[in-house]
Amino acid sequence: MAAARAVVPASWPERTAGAGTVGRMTSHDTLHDGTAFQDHYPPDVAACFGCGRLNEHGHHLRTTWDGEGTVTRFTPGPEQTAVPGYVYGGLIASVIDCAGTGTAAGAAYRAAGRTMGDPDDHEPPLRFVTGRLEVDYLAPTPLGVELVVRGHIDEIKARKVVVSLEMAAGDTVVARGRVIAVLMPATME
Ligand SMILES: CCCCCCCCCCCCCCCC(=O)SCCNC(=O)CCNC(=O)[C@H](O)C(C)(C)COP(=O)(O)OP(=O)(O)OC[C@H]1O[C@@H](n2cnc3c(N)ncnc32)[C@H](O)[C@@H]1OP(=O)(O)O
Repeated sequence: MAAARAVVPASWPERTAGAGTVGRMTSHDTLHDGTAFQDHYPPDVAACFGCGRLNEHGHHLRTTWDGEGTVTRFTPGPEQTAVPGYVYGGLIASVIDCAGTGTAAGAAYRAAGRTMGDPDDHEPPLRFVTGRLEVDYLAPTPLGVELVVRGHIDEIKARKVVVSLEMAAGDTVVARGRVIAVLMPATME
C-alpha cells in the first residue's frame, strides 16, 4: 500500500542555501518569548525520548532561535557515561538529532510564515522525523559540562529540511552533525 503524503502548504516556498532567504527572519517570526520549539509540539509528537515534554523519562531537549540559527543546551548526567569522565556517544547523537529536527520545524514554520503556538493557526502541524543523522566525534566530551549545540539551516525543500549542527563543551567543539529532517509520513500518525 502506498504511503499517503503529508500535507505541504502552498505557502511554503522552496528555499535553498545560497538563495539568500534561508534562516532569514520574517514579519511572522516567532518564539522570542522564551519558549522553545518543542514547547509547542502537538501531543502526538511530544513523547519523543529526546525532546518530548510529555516523556517523563526523556531528556526534554529544548531548542530556540539564536539570531539566524538555533541553540540547544543540555548537561548530561553521570548515567550518560561512555568511559569514566566522558559522555556516551549515543547521547551526543540524540542531542544533535533532536536539535536538528527542532531546528527543521522552526525553519519550516518560519518559511511558511506561520507562528508556532498561534491559536488562530488551524493548518495541519508541520511534523518532522529524522531521515538521516550524521555525527563526527571530534574530541572527547567531558561529563559535568553544559553542551551547547548551534544549528544552521542549510536547505529547505517541500518535504525536507537539512540542518548542520555543532556541539561545544566550553571552548572545545566536540562534535559536528547533520540532520536531514523529512515531513512525517501519514503512516506514522
Ligand atoms: C505547533 C508547532 C508544531 C511543530 C511540530 C514539529 C514536530 C517536530 C517533530 C519532532 C519529533 C521528534 C522527532 C525525533 C526524531 C526521531 O527520532 S524520528 C524517528 C526516527 N525516524 C524515523 O523513524 C523515520 C523513518 N523513515 C521514514 O518514515 C521515511 O523513510 C522518511 C524519512 C519519512 C522518508 O520518506 P520518503 O517517502 O522516502 O521521503 P521522500 O518524500 O521520498 O523524500 C523527501 C526528501 O527527503 C530525502 N530523504 C528521505 N529519506 C532520506 C534519507 N534517509 N537520507 C537522505 N535523504 C532522505 C529525499 O531524498 C527527498 O529529498 P529531495 O529529493 O526532495 O531533495
